[in-house]
Amino acid sequence: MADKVKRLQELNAELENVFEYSFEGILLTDADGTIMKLNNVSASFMKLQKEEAIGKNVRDLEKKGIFSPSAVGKVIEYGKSVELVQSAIGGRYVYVRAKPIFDENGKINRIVSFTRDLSEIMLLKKQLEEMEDELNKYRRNFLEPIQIKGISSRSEKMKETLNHVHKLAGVNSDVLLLGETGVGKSEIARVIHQLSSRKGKPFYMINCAALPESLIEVELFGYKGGMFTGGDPGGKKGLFEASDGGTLFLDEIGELPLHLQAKLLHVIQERQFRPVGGTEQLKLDVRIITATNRNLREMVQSGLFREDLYHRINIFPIVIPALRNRKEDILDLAHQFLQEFNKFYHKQITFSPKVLEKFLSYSWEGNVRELKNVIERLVVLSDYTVVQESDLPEYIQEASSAPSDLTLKEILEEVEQSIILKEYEKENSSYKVAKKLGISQTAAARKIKKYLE
Ligand SMILES: Nc1ncnc2c1ncn2[C@@H]1O[C@H](COP(=O)(O)OP(=O)(O)OP(=O)(O)O)[C@@H](O)[C@H]1O
Repeated sequence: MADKVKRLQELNAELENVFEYSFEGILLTDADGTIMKLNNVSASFMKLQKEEAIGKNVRDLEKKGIFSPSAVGKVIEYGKSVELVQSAIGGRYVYVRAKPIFDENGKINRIVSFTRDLSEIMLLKKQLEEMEDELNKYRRNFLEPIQIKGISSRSEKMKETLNHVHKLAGVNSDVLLLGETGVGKSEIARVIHQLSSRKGKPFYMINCAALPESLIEVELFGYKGGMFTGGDPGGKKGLFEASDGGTLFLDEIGELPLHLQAKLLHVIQERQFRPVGGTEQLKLDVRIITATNRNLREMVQSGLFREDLYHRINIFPIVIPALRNRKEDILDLAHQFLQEFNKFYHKQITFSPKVLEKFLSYSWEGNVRELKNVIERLVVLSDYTVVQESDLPEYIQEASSAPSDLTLKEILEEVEQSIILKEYEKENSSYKVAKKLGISQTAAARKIKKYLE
């Protein structure tokens, strides 16, 4: 008998331990909802000591705002198990499952309830929703085109370029435009002029590769009367003088002969120049935009471009990305040119989906200019309304059908990368990033590592 009692006592102690070590709050009441037993977790949800809670009725506690609604109360009301989310004192949310225990006559004898903290899950959910909102915002910005003076783009790279354009246009500094042939450097130069305070003033451009050396000098600086037999006896204004108050765009600056580079440096530094054959210096108020598709640094190294001029014009460089690196823009540009040429040639041409696919996979070494020219040719030469793949030039038909390099997954990854790195730059701690973005520290650390590499 003594053994039995001892074993029962041991068993009881073990059950007490299980009761106490549970992660869930456990609460036992009688059939009226009066608390008979509870563990510390359950008491802590009510912000009460265990001893204070024992003997209290759940309905009274509900009235005092300790929790609401009472799951035990609902079990008494409905006579069966209930599961519900309860708001507990201190702004917490808890998930409660309460079960009736029946006696041999089928009447409720006890009610046991199990409670789990939901606040953390709710908090994570809230953070996730906020992050989702943020992601959607980035996704929208990412995919939606921005438009500046007739140039629009959906590409992140090009949007960055256009942002620089916008910022630099407002200040009066000279600008160097860098990018492959046909990317739109002249277009950007025009935009800079139009966005600047000089917009009502002259805008001239000259292609330094298109004219022989002697002519460029005259074109740029003009000449004094009587300088050239057959020349205008009154002399001729150069482009610098003609652009006074406005903007002069010097395209293909890398092709400017060395002795004219020296003259240009003088103009840029002193803001004055001397016409060919002239003796006096004329003052100038001209914004100078230069552009090149050459690698000027290499040209400096091989002695083809003056280093001092290079440093002087390279203060505000703007890089315009190649079309193959902003494939998101190809279809919009194709559509824009198609409309323009349809209107111009009185046609109603459209493109088959296969044609558009080829546009996306082709590498467009000649960039926007090449795309524009191809579309003009297709509009002019097409006999049918819908242009088919076979109507395309062979070199475009042969382009490998690799899909556009921006899949949804990549877009999302880019968005995630920008958010993660931005937060990491601010917080400099994977713990803080994790907390801010509502993800686990392990996930944050893994992503930071992935995107930093
Ligand atoms: N974003 C754009 N939207 C519409 N048309 C564009 C755009 N970018 C370029 N183009 C058109 O593409 C053609 C080539 O552009 P542009 O002459 O500006 O290129 P570029 O970089 O100056 O070329 P190059 O290096 O040969 O001087 C032009 O007909 C221009 O109107």
